[in-house]
Amino acid sequence: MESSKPQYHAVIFPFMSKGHTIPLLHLAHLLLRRGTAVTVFTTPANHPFTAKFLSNTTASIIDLPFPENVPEIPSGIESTDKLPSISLYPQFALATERMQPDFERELESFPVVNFMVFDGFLWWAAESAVKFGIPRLLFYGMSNYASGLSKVVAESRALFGPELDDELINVSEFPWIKVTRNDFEPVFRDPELKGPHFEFLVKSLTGASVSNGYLSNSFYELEPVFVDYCNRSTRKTWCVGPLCLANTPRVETDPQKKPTWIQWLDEKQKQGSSVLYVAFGSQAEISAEQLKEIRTGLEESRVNFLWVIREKESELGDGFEERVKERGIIVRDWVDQMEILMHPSIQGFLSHCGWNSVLESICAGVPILAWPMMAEQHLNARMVVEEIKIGLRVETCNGSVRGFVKWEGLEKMVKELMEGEMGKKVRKKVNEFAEMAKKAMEEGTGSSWRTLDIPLQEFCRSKDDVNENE
Ligand SMILES: O=c1ccn([C@@H]2O[C@H](COP(=O)(O)OP(=O)(O)O[C@H]3O[C@H](CO)[C@@H](O)[C@H](O)[C@H]3O)[C@@H](O)[C@H]2O)c(=O)[nH]1
Repeated sequence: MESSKPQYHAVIFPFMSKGHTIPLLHLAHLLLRRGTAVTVFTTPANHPFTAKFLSNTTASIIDLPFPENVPEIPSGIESTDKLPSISLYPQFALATERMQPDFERELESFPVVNFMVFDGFLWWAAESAVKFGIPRLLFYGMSNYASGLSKVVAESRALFGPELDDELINVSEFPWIKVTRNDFEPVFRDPELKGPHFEFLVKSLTGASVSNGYLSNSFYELEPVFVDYCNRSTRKTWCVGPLCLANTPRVETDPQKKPTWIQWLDEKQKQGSSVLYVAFGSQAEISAEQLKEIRTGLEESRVNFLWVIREKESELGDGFEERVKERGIIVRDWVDQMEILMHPSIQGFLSHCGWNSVLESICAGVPILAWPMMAEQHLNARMVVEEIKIGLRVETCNGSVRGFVKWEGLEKMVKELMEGEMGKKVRKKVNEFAEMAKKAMEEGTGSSWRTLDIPLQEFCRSKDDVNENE
């Protein structure tokens, strides 16, 4: 429930990508419950999604026009999941800078903004906040493990040492961890230091340098060593998550109103069957060849599965859906992923390890079969499998973390996760973290709840002090 008289005003500016927007909209809910008025910035095409997420709240939403005539980006595309190719991500992100004049006009019109929470990919929003004297909290939406490791290897230039991309590299600060060059996006290991991806990386770092601290979608108990490292080595890092627990998950009791896939899961539950959930986030690109292997791997594993696929991957062909219909369902809609993961029949998650998916799986107590694809997902997969041990990893055919996955490697690990001894171990472990996650978010007492008090008090109180002294 929201507090009746908001005393403070926060501006939230999420990046136009579902994996970045969703956690910040959860944060909006949390801030509203704590008596802070919230204004969320978005763009016209992202408005409906944002408005739906914030329905029944007092949050204000302001749409800024998305830049037009961006080279290679078709008009009307305002979210990364709609890009014709994910390789256009840096161009898309760089183009957002053109929204700055409109953003500043809006900032000017506010009587007061106590603080702004901005996505690290919108560095220019932080520069605007500096101009207006608004305190700025940076939100990166990644784990402290991934941020910490990236910082250590970048600073030690560790990725330029080995000859081979799959050679194991020591991470100086964390001697028990080994990574490979392939765990990082090419931009981190490219000696050329140029191109849109590099430009985007450098610009996004400027946002970090002018921020007053980081808000992290994590909880201290999950990765204390890495949170401590980030706190020591960069700016103040406040763990305020998992943000997916900001609201009590919705449970629909009227069977008629449930989506067909939840009804299907209910049936499986009645039969006492477990189900593997398969989804690779909002933007992973999977080749037709690779899709075919997933299809065969799932079919051969004989496990029940619910597979959410994106429009571009829609054609599975070859009578597959008909053949597996007793134990497999393919969903082509936008789903409430948390609702699926929380369903009692879901006992495993074949995931690309986007950070939101990892957190949602932890909160639901569902172990992960990690299949990272891009961005920082390879580091998340290492964390899941080697550090917190809540999951297993698919086998690639050449042993490289970026290697092709043949159906046999998938089938074997799917069975291990759902039925094997290793699966049992990681299931036990993830349930321990699920309990910790719930405790962290408990109102008034949880570590994340209390941590959010710190920046709130710092920025809201200092504004009051300024006003009193005027
Ligand atoms: O049908 C769908 C599809 C997705 N989701 C949600 O969309 C979000 C997806 O986020 P995530 O799992 O993190 O995947 P990506 O969309 O791939 O996220 C991007 O952003 C993340 C956060 O920065 C990074 O960790 C990833 O590497 C990057 O690809 C999650 O909350 C899902 O629950 C749904 O609710 N329904």
